[in-house]
Amino acid sequence: MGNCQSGLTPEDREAMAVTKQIDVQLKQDNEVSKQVVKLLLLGAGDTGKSTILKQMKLIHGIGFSNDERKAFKSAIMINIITSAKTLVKAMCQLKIPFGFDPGQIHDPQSQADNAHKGSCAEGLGRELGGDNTLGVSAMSIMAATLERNPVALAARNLYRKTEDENGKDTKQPACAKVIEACDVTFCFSDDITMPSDVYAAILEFWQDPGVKYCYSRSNEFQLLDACAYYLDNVERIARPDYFPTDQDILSARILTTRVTEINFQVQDIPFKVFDLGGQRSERKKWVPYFDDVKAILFLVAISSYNQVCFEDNCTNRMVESMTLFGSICNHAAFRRTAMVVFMNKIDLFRSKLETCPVSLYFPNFTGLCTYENASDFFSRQFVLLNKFPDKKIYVHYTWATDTNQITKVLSTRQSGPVWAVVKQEEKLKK
Ligand SMILES: Nc1nc2c(ncn2[C@@H]2O[C@H](COP(=O)(O)OP(=O)(O)OP(=O)(O)O)[C@@H](O)[C@H]2O)c(=O)[nH]1
Ligand SMILES: [Mg+2]
Repeated sequence: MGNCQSGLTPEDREAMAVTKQIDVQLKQDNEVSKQVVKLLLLGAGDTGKSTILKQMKLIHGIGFSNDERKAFKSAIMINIITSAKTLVKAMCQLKIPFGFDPGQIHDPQSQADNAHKGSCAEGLGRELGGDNTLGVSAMSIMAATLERNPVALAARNLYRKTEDENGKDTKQPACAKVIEACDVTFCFSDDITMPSDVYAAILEFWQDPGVKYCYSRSNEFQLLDACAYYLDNVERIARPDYFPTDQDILSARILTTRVTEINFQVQDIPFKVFDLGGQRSERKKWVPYFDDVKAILFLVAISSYNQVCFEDNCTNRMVESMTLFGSICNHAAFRRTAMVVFMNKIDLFRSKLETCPVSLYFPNFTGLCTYENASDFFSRQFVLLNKFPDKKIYVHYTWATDTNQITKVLSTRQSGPVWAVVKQEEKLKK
């Protein structure tokens, strides 16, 4: 060896010194990258993963560039038009007449009795026959609503009086027709301003009591959660000089199809966060990201207990989340990974509980349907899925579009992913 070394030219010696230096650097980089917390945002589609990533960008000073805000402007316009069009269609599918005001139905039971009740479940299937925009379970949710809700039956009875032979409301106002005919290409133009007739139509449409009632039954069809926020703010958003605020951006629904990565530091701990698409077709892209994961932030939309999946219009969204969590939590690659569950959309959950009892969808929930009981019930269902006895699941109740609440959960050392990672590291050292 020594002989070999002595036979080296000065260039060889220099090359060896450089190689050694690179090795040292690589080793150091490796040490640093071991300390970086790689965190994956996982969960089913529409549960709020990208919203949490947006909050992380806001909270850790990354924010949004002007180009990003412009891209969100386009997405927000599409969200508004899509929401309005969905509601126009749902008025027809659920058979709710325009102008219908549930508060004006004095004796809903007798109104309902006048409707031929027998037609509910099977009749509904017949009426919807051939319309595959509604799946079997979406239909059964509709049928169940009609069975137990005399107001829904009364609306349907009134609608029948305004129907033509094609089953369409003959009293459909002009604003609904403008929305139906609206072409979304303006959302992709350079100046992206909502046409004035569309704006006026949406404003009038959203004030209709029948439309508001239809919105209250949005678990029976696929509607964006941001619908009410955007339609309430349409006057501001339709102005020619409109530029999206942080809150507008947090409310935007853009289905994730490309992985996004951000880096930031919380109290000396460097984080590298990946946001992955949660819809079924996107989940095949997850596996390549499974190496060296220190923490998983698993998002569940707790408000989705009475909704079906967008992908098949059939599977209950909460059941879908549980199945997915079971496979992630018990995956061999995540044996030692800190696991944090965000039970998200608590704002929507709270208001839903007032009208939609959990036991209708989860008969094994038998307690009083309060926020505390119901949220505790769902958390337990998730924690019980964990098959690793030495692994703790950290559960938080979140409202991802509320920056104050998320700041508290994400930035406090004694909570959120930071806490879970610290505790997991302590356990591994033992
Ligand atoms: N009201 C309310 N809306 C929320 C909350 N969290 C998310 N949203 C909204 O729910 C919609 C879906 O959120 P995303 O963050 O895009 O969902 P995602 O999990 O990234 O969905 P995929 O990309 O399809 O996997 C958006 O319109 C959000 O603004 C919440 O806590 N409350
Ligand atoms: Mg997303």
